[in-house]
Amino acid sequence: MKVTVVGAGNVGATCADVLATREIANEVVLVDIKENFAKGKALDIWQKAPIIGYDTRTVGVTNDYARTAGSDVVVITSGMPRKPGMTRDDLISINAGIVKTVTENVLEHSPNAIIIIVSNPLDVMTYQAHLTSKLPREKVFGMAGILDTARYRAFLAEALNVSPKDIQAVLMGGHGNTMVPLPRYTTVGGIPVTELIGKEELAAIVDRTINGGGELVNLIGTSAWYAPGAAAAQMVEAIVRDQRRVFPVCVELKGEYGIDGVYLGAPVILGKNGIERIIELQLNDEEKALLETSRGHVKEVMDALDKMSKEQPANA
Ligand SMILES: NC(=O)C1=CN([C@@H]2O[C@H](COP(=O)(O)OP(=O)(O)OC[C@H]3O[C@@H](n4cnc5c(N)ncnc54)[C@H](O)[C@@H]3O)[C@@H](O)[C@H]2O)C=CC1
Ligand SMILES: O=C([O-])CC(=O)C(=O)O
Repeated sequence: MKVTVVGAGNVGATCADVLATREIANEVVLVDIKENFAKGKALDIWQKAPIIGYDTRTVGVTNDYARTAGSDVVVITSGMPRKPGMTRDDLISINAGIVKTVTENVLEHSPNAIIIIVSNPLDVMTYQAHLTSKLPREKVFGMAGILDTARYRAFLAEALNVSPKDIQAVLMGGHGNTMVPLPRYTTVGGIPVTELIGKEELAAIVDRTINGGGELVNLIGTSAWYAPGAAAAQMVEAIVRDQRRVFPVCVELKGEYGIDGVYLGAPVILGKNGIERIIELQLNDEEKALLETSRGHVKEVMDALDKMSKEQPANA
């Protein structure tokens, strides 16, 4: 299996490192526009192989997409991260052009690849990759839900003093302040979380999860990478090993949840064909209302992208 990761910055290099360390692919090609940057990162990861003990070959190139030819899965992390004071949506104009160009280059050499978008604003960059690639929704989707649920699970594990491995959760909606955590679908070793934690403490954890990306931006000065890189690698693993894992993934909804033509996080089964199935939860009225708010927000930003593309066809 061959996997390409575009963008050798914080998230991309971490993703490549997890893919190699866990031998998720035979070969990982790291691409960056910055001269020699990906080459250096890939070489460093390869030099770790004898120490940790793995066989995955990592190779880095400067914008040489011919070297990515025949990739089974491509992860796109290229683009600007936000700084304190910015929202993810503030990145739309710079990252839309990058995601468009990169998607074109990737497809020219790997027409059958499954594409996972990481660049922000996530839901709308996934839409951009779809507009550019014309790939069906099963083959172009975005990473956010695994990260957002991981934050939620980590906070809960800390509060309950239990292993994070035993916390199962799903959340929906856009990757931003309108995301929809679902305490009703959160369990701790099979026990509903509401039996183990008070309402107020749970509400505070939900709130911290919603603002989880911003918390790290304020602490670090740029956005997170360890958990995001690992989350993208986990999606790759589910695909290349045909694991049929159940994950929240950003996907175009086409009638599911009564929503049409909007990219939102929803639980899916991820396997060798990409999205194998979208799971429809029986949301209650309160959850439906939160999802509708999220849909409205993401649709507004998608419309902004469409408008921008008309005004600056380079982003079309
Ligand atoms: N979906 C999610 O949950 C998350 C998304 N992100 C997003 O991922 C993106 C990357 O974040 P970081 O890795 O922290 O940023 P970074 O600045 O460390 O790395 C981005 C890399 O992209 C490269 N790049 C820019 N234009 C390119 C092009 N046309 N072709 C190839 N490479 C290009 C840059 O040279 C840089 O090395 C950001 O947009 C960030 O907001 C970050 C964390 C989580
Ligand atoms: O917060 C950001 O800008 C990066 C991101 O999407 C996250 O870490 O959730």
